[in-house]
Amino acid sequence: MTELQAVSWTGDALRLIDQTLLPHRLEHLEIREVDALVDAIVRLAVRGAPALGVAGAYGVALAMLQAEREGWDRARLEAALERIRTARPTAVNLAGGVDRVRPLVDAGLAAVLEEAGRVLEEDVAANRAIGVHGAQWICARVPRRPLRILTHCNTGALATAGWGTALGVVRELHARGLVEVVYADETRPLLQGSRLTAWELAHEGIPHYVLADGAAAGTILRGLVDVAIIGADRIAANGDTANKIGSVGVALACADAGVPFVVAAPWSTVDLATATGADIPIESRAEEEVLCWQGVRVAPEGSRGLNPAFDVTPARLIDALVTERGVLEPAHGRTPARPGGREAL
Ligand SMILES: CSC[C@H]1O[C@H](OP(=O)(O)O)[C@H](O)[C@@H]1O
Repeated sequence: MTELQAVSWTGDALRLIDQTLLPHRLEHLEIREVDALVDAIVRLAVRGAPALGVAGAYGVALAMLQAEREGWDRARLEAALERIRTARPTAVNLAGGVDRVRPLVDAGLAAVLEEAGRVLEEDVAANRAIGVHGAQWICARVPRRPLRILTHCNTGALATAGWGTALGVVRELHARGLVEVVYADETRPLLQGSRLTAWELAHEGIPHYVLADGAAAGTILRGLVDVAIIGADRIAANGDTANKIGSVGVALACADAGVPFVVAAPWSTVDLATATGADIPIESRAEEEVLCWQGVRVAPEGSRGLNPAFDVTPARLIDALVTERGVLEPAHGRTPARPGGREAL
């Protein structure tokens, strides 16, 4: 499969794959205005922590061009940047991408674009390294060959600048001929798994099943899974990890079954300023996403919808945190903030 580019810069616009249309339609958005970028982020046309980081970085250039076209003063430009960085609260990469590039505004557009390009290139390189580190850790810890892997949500090229994080590890293992099957949780309510991960796996020729989120624990406890690997949206200093809703259920089943539970994410998703998972802001989304199906209400009138977009897996349930710098083992006390953890990476 030609490498997907979820986010790219055309010279004067942000080019996004509109992920709400996949898997049936592959179409792109060309975005030149802050309102349209915020809308694309909120409705998950662009999504995935690293991809959001790249979108946030190039969003600074987009806002600068709009400010020039429309004669904004600096205060209006700064307010626009704040709207981009806060469009979704949980993935630390979004704000991180804006904050990394924002200080270059006074240096001009070329400097902003150069730094945003580095954000993109660094993420692709990080994902490739994550793939290698993750494959090596799994091969050293899991004796069975080939491997049966469960994953949750979408962590592939669509969620990043390219290759993928958890799905990048799967691709690396597949390239080595070590994957028997991938179990891809559908990931309700927005179905990133059945729509996006399945689409990427199919294009890569990787055998897979889509399963209901509620089937993950039973599949693990039945002994059908050798390792579970997921991505992350924010990793706290103690290793607690926020990821798509449903992740902690997978981790609990893995702990009970003695199946390794692996988190794969670039270091840009580690937030040492957030001490523990209790401090991670969890996005709450519209209740209609759980009450309706394809715009038609399923639950009876009067029912309310509870729709947190993420949950937090405590470090004690995480066997390996794979970044481009190497592998930490939070369940064994090796976390991003521990001196040993930092030295280890
Ligand atoms: C490679 S990180 C992808 C990460 O982001 C997803 O959330 P969303 O689809 O809401 O952007 C999910 O948590 C994935 O693990």
